[in-house]
Formats: sequence, structure tokens, C-alpha cells
Amino acid sequence: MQLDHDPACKVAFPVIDLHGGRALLSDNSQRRSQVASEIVAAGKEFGFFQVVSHGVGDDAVQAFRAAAAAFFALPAEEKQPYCSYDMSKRFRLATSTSYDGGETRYWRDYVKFSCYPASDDNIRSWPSKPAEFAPRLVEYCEAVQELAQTLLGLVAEGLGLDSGFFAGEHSSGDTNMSINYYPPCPDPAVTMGLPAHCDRYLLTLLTQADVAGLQARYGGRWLLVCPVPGAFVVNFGHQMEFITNGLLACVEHRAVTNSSTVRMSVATHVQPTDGCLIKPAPELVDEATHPAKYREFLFSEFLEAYDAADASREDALEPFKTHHD
Ligand SMILES: O=C(O)CCC(=O)C(=O)O
Ligand SMILES: [Fe+2]
Repeated sequence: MQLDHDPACKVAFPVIDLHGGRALLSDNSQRRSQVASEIVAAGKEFGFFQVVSHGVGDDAVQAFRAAAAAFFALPAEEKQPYCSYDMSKRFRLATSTSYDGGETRYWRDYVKFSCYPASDDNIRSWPSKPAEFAPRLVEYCEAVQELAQTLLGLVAEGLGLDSGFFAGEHSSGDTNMSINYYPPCPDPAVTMGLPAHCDRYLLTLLTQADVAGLQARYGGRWLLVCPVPGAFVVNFGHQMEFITNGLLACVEHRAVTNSSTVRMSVATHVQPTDGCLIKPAPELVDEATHPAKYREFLFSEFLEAYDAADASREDALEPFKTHHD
């Protein structure tokens, strides 16, 4: 198993300056349209990019990451009540670390939960310890949600759609968070952190602080998404690929482990409402030149197919293709 990225590869994922995020961008329409085209160009070429000067305060990022790390550091008996493999649980802690000696081994503990909005149901499901977890989560998610909407507006404009195109049902399902915790691993050469997959949602915003480990597919190989101080890594989920008729593809990615340092990634997944009708945007379809590659379906239908596809990008897309391409 070859886990390392190719050090001879000189390609790097683009780093895009958002000039302070929503407020600053809205004051300058020329700058806004330039950033929108940079985002769409990066999305078409790579499906992965990083944003800096994005308007989410470093304090909010650091404070939430510290609270999340403190959760993982709790004694096992305090975390035990959250431990579950029942996917319907609103907040659950699980591990994919196995000692069974199977072919590929994984080395990751994680929590998955609904992080936004701060509805009563969501708040009730969050851990009460450490005490800073819930308040720091609310702060972090409000800021990240605003950044997500800014990015979605820019993506829409860059594609020639109305800037509010993604603002309604496409992005107003409860936002999901995965906090992935990778302890130092005795043998990274034979152990993956997280298997290759595409995100099932619309848009993912991820922080990985300064520990490398995330790799994404580019040109048939795995390319490291190098940590950039203060940056959010942005990538598109399957829904963006459907809605843009394949223009902004979801790209496979995975995480590798290392033997010396704990790595923690915080992935925020913006998603449609369950009942949202997903279909290629009519503005991006032309029966003669760009026929619709995907049929219409409800987002809930996709979620079932995704689980059945077991992390295979092609198997997840297949039931929704029109076979025009
Ligand atoms: O740990 C990472 O950097 C990858 C996380 C990820 O891809 C996910 O949670 O969907
Ligand atoms: Fe992912």
C-alpha cells in the first residue's frame, strides 16, 4: 500500500484570498467577481482549494478546536455514553481503529453530529463536558455557516447563476460535523486514517490546523492538502456535482496517519433538506451541447444510495445518471 503523496509532484491546491469574507467582498463588485471566477476555476480543475482571510476569527477556530480536543481527552468512562454505531443517533462517538489484522487497517476515533442550527434537539444531543464544548461550537458554527453561504454565493455567481441559487433548500438541512481524531500511529505505512471517499453533502469546510494528513485525488494520484496557517480547506460534495451537471465534481479524498503527532480535523458539511429536489440547474443544461447528466431525485433518496455504495464514487453516482455522457 503506497500511502505517501508523491514528493516529486509540484502541483498544489490553490489558496484563495477572500479579502475578509462577506462584508469586504460585498463592498467591491470587481473584486467579488474576480474571487468568484478563481473559486470556480479551482473547483473545476481540482475540486479542492483552501481559503484564507475568510472572515472566521482565529479565536473562534482555536477555541472550538481546543474544546473538541478536550472532549477526546476525557476519561473513557465519561465518553462511553456517547459511543454508538447507530447512525440515527444525533451525536455519536465511534472508532474505526481495529486490531483484527484485516487487509487495510484504520486509525481514527470520531464524533459525528448535527451542529447547526442550535435547535433544542441539537443542543440536547451535544456533550455537557467539557463545559466549553457547546458554547464554542455555537460560535464556531455561526461563523462557518456565514462563510459557507459566502462561498456558495460566489460559486453561484462564478457559474453565472443567481447569487442566492444555493441559499434555500440546497443548503438549509441541518449542518453535519465530523471531528476526526487520529492518535499517533505506530505503523503509518500499513494503516490509513480514513478510507478514500467523496462527501455525500453539498459543501465541506475543514480545518486541520498544522498537521498534514489529508490527501485528495488529482490526475490519478494522491496529492497532499498542505496545511496553510488559518485556512479552511473547501471541497464539493456529490450534491454540488449533480446540481452543476458535473462542472464542479466531488473529488475523492482520504487521510493518512503519522507516528509522532495527534492530528484532528474538523469537517463541517453543509447539506440540503431531506425533501430538497436535486437536479442539474436548468441554466447549466443545454439539450444540444450540455444535456443533463443526472435525473432529478430527492436528497433523501440519494442518502440511501450512498450508504449502499459503500464509499465508491461511481457506485454512488450511477443510479442518478441519465447516460447522456
Ligand atoms: O481528516 C481529514 O482531513 C479528512 C476528513 C474527511 O474527509 C471527512 O470528515 O469527511
Ligand atoms: Fe470527507
